Formats: sequence, C-alpha cells, structure tokens
Amino acid sequence: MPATQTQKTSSHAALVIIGTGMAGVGLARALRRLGDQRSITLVSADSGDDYSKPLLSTGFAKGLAPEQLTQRSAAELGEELTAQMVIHTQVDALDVDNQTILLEDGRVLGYDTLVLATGAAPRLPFSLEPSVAPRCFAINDLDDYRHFHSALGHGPARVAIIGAGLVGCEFANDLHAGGHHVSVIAPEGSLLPRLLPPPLGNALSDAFSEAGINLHLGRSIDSITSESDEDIVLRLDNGDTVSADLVLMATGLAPRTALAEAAGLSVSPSGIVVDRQLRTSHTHIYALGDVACVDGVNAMYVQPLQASAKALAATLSGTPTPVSFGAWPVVVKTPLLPVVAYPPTTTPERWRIEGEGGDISALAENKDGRLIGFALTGGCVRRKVELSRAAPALLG
Ligand SMILES: Cc1cc2nc3c(=O)[nH]c(=O)nc-3n(C[C@H](O)[C@H](O)[C@H](O)COP(=O)(O)OP(=O)(O)OC[C@H]3O[C@@H](n4cnc5c(N)ncnc54)[C@H](O)[C@@H]3O)c2cc1C
Repeated sequence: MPATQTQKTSSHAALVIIGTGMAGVGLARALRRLGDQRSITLVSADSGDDYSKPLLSTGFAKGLAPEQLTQRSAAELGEELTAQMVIHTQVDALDVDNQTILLEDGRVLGYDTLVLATGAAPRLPFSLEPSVAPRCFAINDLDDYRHFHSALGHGPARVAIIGAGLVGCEFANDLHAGGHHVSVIAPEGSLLPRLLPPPLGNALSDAFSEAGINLHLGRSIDSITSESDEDIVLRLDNGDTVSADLVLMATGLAPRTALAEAAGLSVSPSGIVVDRQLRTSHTHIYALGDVACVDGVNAMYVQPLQASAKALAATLSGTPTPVSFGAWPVVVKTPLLPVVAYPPTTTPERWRIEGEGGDISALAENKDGRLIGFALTGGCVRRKVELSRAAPALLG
C-alpha cells in the first residue's frame, strides 16, 4: 500500500473485524459475553444493520418490509457492543506488514488483531444485457432484499428463479406463498441436487408443481432478453421460453477471498485457509463464517459460524480453543414439503431410501454400512435428532 496515497487516521485499534454478518457480529457479541473489554471496530461494505440472513427467504410470504427484518440499526448495534461501526465502506486492501487496512475512502485503520468475516458473494455464471440487468437480482443480504422488495411492487409478479439449490428453493416457496407466480429453471434434473438424492428432490418437485410453481429442470438458459419494458424472456436450450417481470439469480455463492489472497494469505477455492483456532496463514489475522475454510471444511451455515465465533472469542480472550462442528443437519425452509439434510462428505457406497409420497428417508452408508449422512422429507423430518446422534460430526 503506497504511503503517499493514504493518510493514517487512527491509532492501532485492538481488534478490527471486517464484516457485520452473523459471523462478525457473533464474534463481537461472544467477546463481550466473556467480559472482554478491548476496543472493537466493525467495518462493513453494507448498511451494518443487524439482521438474521436465514429470515430473508421467509419474508415475502409474511409480507415483511425490509425494516421489519432489521433487528437493530448499525448505530444500535455499535452501542450494544460498545464498538465503533464503519459502515457502507469497503475495505480495499490489507497491509499485513504494517498491520493496517485501507478503506475505499482512503482512510487507513490499524489493528493488533484482524478478523476476516467477509462472507460469500453470489456467483453469476453469465453476464446480463443492459436491457435486463436492472430487473435481475441476487438476494444475499438485507440491502439486496430491500432492492428486490421494492422492485416487486404491490401486485403479484412473475419471478423466474435461476438455480435449484437451497437459496433458489427457499425463495421459490416463499415468493409463491407471498402470492407471486414463480418459475424455477436449473440444469440439474431434480431440486436441491447437492442436499438430496433424486427421489427426495423429485418429491419436493412434486410438492412445488402441485402448488403451481413452474419447474424447468434439466434445462440451461440460452438467452435472457427484453424487447419492451414489460417482459423479460428467458429462452431455454429446448426452445421453451419463460416470461417474467423479475429474475432472481440463485446460482451459488463463492467465498470472498480476494482481500486475503491479494495480501498473500493462504486461500483455496473453498475459502481462506484457517486452522481449528481460526488462524490464517498470517499471524494476528483470523477468519470465520462463510469466507473461512476450517481444516478443509467450509459449511456455509449458521451453526458452524456460531461455534467458530464462540471458539475464536475464547482464543482471543486468552484460552486457546479449537472449534469443532457437530453433525448439524440443514433445515430447508420449504413449508410445501419440509426437508432436512446432512449430506455425506464422501461419496456413499449406497443410499438406503424408504418411504412413499412426500415422506421419504434416505440414509447414506459407507462400505462398512455406517451412516455417513442422511436426507429426510415430509413426515420423516421427525427423525432428524435420532439420525444426527448417529451420524459422524462434520469436524469432530
Ligand atoms: C437466503 C438465505 C437463506 C439462508 N438460510 C439459512 C438457514 O436457514 N440456516 C442456516 O444455517 N444458514 C442459512 N443460510 C446461510 C447463512 O445465512 C450464512 O452462512 C451466514 O449468514 C453467513 O454469515 P457471514 O457473516 O459469514 O457472511 P455475510 O452475512 O455474507 O457477511 C459478510 C459481511 O462482510 C462484509 N464485507 C465483505 N467484503 C467486504 C469488504 N471488502 N469490505 C468491507 N466489508 C465487506 C459484508 O458487507 C457483510 O457485512 C442462508 C443464506 C441465504 C443467502
């Protein structure tokens, strides 16, 4: 970082956390709960308002305005945590030798300890034409929800969702429940392909189709165009077309590793590489949440980041504490057909699938017949606790 371009505006703050998502805020809260009095600065590219990201995909059914999803404003959060909040400000670079970070407005903040909690960004697999780009959205934070909510307007809208993973399926169910006309387009042949074996994905497809959600599975998109202000037309590889008012891209998330990588920290495609104590390859710098790959695992769910926040708070407060992740299944918020999944981390020898209609259980077994993962739909979700006790921990 060239010294001539920047002016140092603060003395070294004890702890700087980049990111005010559940990971960054969770860490600050865990430190205060331990009675840790150090100075904390939280820096965020977004509004810094405190909200629960999982609730974003339940808001349209309940007709929730963005303010109703805001638990605390950034200012209230700063007061609660006795922390300095630097919001709507992107961090452009880390200078690990001088222990400073460069903000987009040219300010430089010093740190004794730096924590990267920068989350993951939506992957956009293709570029969009200017005529449709303003009506294509990804919802990955409260600001995104705000923009999409305002674009939806008051009447029912036609929404084409691209992607059939957790985010795509949850928004499909939620927007449908909110009275909108929903289509889902995805290259995979069944819903939730990374969480469910096909018979269970098909059970969810049946529930969605019966409810009136239009599914275009096994299809890729040839073009997204608009010849008027009215219709967006998505042309599929089989020649079919889907007309929509808005497009929601749910095509996956990639850990935001660019800052760390540019600063020379060790990163992998799964995130910033950290050990069980959430330490990066550089002293004084830690990472947690969706951006961190902990001992080879990046789960991108809430329970692992909460466990990481607790462990890191203890470590920073003087009790070195390695994190462990239990057998924590994902509860997918699709009320049309409840789904719980704990996907195996290695390819199973076989799936033992039982049940009928929407009530199906699938147990993944290794070659010794041991349970290594499971997926449940409908009434079978009640087996969640029993199977979680029997399955191996994600990071034991
Ligand atoms: C719609 C949806 C539903 C979900 N539902 C569930 C669920 O039901 N259960 C579950 O367990 N998980 C769920 N998840 C996943 C869960 O919400 C995430 O794992 C979690 O919220 C990630 O938190 P985070 O703090 O790591 O990242 P984020 O919430 O992404 O926060 C990242 C922060 O970093 C900031 N930032 C990034 N780069 C910079 C920079 N250069 N400079 C400054 N600031 C920066 C951002 O502004 C933001 O404040 C869901 C995810 C989505 C999208």
